[in-house]
Order: sequence, then structure tokens, then C-alpha cells
Amino acid sequence: MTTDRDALKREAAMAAVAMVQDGMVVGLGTGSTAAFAIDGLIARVRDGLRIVGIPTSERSAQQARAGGLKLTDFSQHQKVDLTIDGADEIARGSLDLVKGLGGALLREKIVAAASQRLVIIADEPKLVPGLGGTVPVPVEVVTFGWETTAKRLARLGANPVLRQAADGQPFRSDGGNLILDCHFGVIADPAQLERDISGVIGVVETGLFIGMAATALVATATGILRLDR
Ligand SMILES: O=C[C@H](O)[C@H](O)[C@H](O)COP(=O)(O)O
Repeated sequence: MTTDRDALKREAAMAAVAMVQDGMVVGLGTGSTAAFAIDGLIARVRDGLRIVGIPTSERSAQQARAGGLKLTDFSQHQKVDLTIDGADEIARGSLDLVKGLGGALLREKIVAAASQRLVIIADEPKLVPGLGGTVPVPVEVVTFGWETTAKRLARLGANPVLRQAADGQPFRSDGGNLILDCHFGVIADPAQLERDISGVIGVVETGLFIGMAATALVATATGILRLDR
């Protein structure tokens, strides 16, 4: 019986790491759960696994590099065999996701879009009946005119909040953009909302990942729940 959240995240991560095969190009996710997966890949590479990784953030790149994982990029590989990443919410059934509370949504979505298979790892609290009930939708926006972009997002029914970094300054993504955390409440039609947000002038990318995850490995107190779309 596992109850500690980190232990559960690690269990989900190891289940995904076991899916990685020799010769793969692997997308390296971002966040605390994905960090356990990167550690697991480092250990498997030390045991002889031959892979290359494409990181979804500077911090995941740093962790991978420090562990001796060979990194590559889209100039060398335009197709990713398998991406392992976390999520802030996973909708039961559709496996639609909210991602981006760690600020990495743009590179995560680019890597996910280039992936043959996206495997999401999480512990049970992330599994929800409907998206938006427990977290806001992170939306990456350009700095110029962000205040007007926020107003346009509010017209969609959001309460957009400019994300602050620990030092009190506005949070900056790896791409140098800002993030507006958009509180919608439970979202009736996530696919339509994703299209609506994407159409807002000034928006770079949304944290709604619709129809992108193939599998979710959710660690529960009694074992790993595998959900396939
Ligand atoms: O931007 C960060 C990513 O979307 C993370 O995958 C997501 O926030 C989940 O992070 P954690 O595994 O730390 O809950």
C-alpha cells in the first residue's frame, strides 16, 4: 500500500520508463513526476539502454545532461518515438489534459505533437471527471499587449491571472513569454475551448492537450492504473 505522493509519482514514472526500447528518440517531460522518469532513464542508460532524448524544458535538459543522457533536437530528429510527461489534470475517458503549471507547456506541446506516442504519468489526484475543476488553464502569451490579450481571454469566461515567479517578477517561460493562468472552472467542451483560446490574438499556446495522450499510467494506493485512449 503506497500513500506517499512522491512514491506514487515514482511508481508511475518507472512504469513508463519500462516501455522505452533500445534506439528510441524519447521526449523528456517536465515537472516533478517527469523528473522521476528522467532519473529512471538515466539508470537504464547506465545499464546499457541506447536512446537519445529531446527535453521539453531547460530544467529537464539540465537534469538529463547531468545524468549522462545523450540529448538531441529537432534538427536531427523530426519524429519522437515515445514521450513521457506529467499532467496537471487528466480527464477520465478522453485522456484530454491540462498541462503547464510548471511553465513548460509550449515545448511540451511541440514535443507531444511530434511524438508517435505520448504516455502521461501521474498520481491519482490528477485523474478528474472533467477538466478545469482543480486547476486553471495555463495560457502562454506574448509580452507585447498582454493586458489586452487578458481582456480577450476574459471574454471567453476566464479569470486570467498573470503568473508571478518566486522573486515577484512576472514568470517567464523558456521561450521568454508570459503565462496567464485562466480560471474557467469545470470546462464543458475542452476541445472547443482550446480552439477558442488558440484563436485569441496574442496567445502563443494553451495548456489544453486535446486528443494527444495515447496512454496514462496513474499510480494509486493499490497499484498502477493503465488507461488507453
Ligand atoms: O509545465 C509543466 C508540465 O505541464 C508538468 O507536466 C505538469 O505541470 C505536471 O507537473 P507535476 O508532475 O510536477 O505535477
